Amino acid sequence: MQAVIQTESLSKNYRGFQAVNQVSLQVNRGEIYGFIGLNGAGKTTMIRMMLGMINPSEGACFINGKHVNLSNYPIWQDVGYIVETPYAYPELTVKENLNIFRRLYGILDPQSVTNILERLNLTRYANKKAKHLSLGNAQRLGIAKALLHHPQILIMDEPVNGLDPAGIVEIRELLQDLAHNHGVTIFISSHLLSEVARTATKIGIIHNGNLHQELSSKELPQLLNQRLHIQTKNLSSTVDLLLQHGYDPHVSQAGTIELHQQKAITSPEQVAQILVQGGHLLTKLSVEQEDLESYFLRIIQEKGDHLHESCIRSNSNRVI
Ligand SMILES: Nc1ncnc2c1ncn2[C@@H]1O[C@H](COP(=O)(O)OP(=O)(O)OP(=O)(O)O)[C@@H](O)[C@H]1O
Repeated sequence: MQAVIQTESLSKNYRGFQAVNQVSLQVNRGEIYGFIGLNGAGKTTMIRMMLGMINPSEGACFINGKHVNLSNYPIWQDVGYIVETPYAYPELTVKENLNIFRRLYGILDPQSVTNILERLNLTRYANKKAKHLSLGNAQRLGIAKALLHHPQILIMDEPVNGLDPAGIVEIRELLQDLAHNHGVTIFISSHLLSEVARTATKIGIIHNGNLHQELSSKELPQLLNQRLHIQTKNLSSTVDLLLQHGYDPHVSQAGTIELHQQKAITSPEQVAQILVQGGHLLTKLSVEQEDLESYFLRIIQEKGDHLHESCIRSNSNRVI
């Protein structure tokens, strides 16, 4: 089966700085490929190369087997895209913006604009100037523009940026419907790791320009570590008691005791028994799976790569 999107050793070097390094990946029909990475990892650069907006220093991208470059015009008829800040004419209304793109796509029926306004919950903003939209609604306008011509391929940089939680769920369901029920192939980049874990069928992790790891959403649960989380009223004596019984307690900055050993995860009731018999009042005892964000930070740290301090700080409740 021919991949719908394929990159071969795609690289971008900005005057000696390697923003993207030899990234080869493929996305098949109906897949949602979630491309995740920290700020500055190389996501937008990769997407710009995939869309032919910038030339790669090395390598190539193919869409439906056709080499991507700006002159290969027919490719773009089947591609919807959104890159960083949603593109709009600020002085025109939402409806006028969409009508411009409708004509550019050669769509004759004006009803298509009404339909996409409804689908993206933008009908009440139809006559509002684009420059007066909130960030979330500007993002919706960008998505509406990308979907207007019913493309079979969507390439989207941070599509849920600026949306509120309800909007994120709405767009997730929309993308899943397009992929699963209409065979649309979707490539989305995001730094919202948990959101990607919920939406994507395949995940690629980019770090410092390198494709660090690829995994299917089915593989992910097996790779995520489990921990027994314990909260008690008397932290230090609980830790001592657990040490006496051969456990390896780690205390998080949030004051939760975590046990990583298999025996604690498979038999939490034995831990509970030890603590209760030792006179310790438990306020929480639960086996929890690390989320994609913690997994991501763990594998990068295991590889010994440097992480930006603010990134570690922002996840400090998960770093033990
Ligand atoms: N035109 C450019 N000239 C020089 N360096 C650039 C240029 N564009 C991007 N870079 C650098 O390349 C690296 C990757 O940037 P890119 O925008 O692709 O990251 P990103 O993963 O999309 O980050 P974010 O999530 O913050 O948008 C960054 O270090 C950035 O500073």
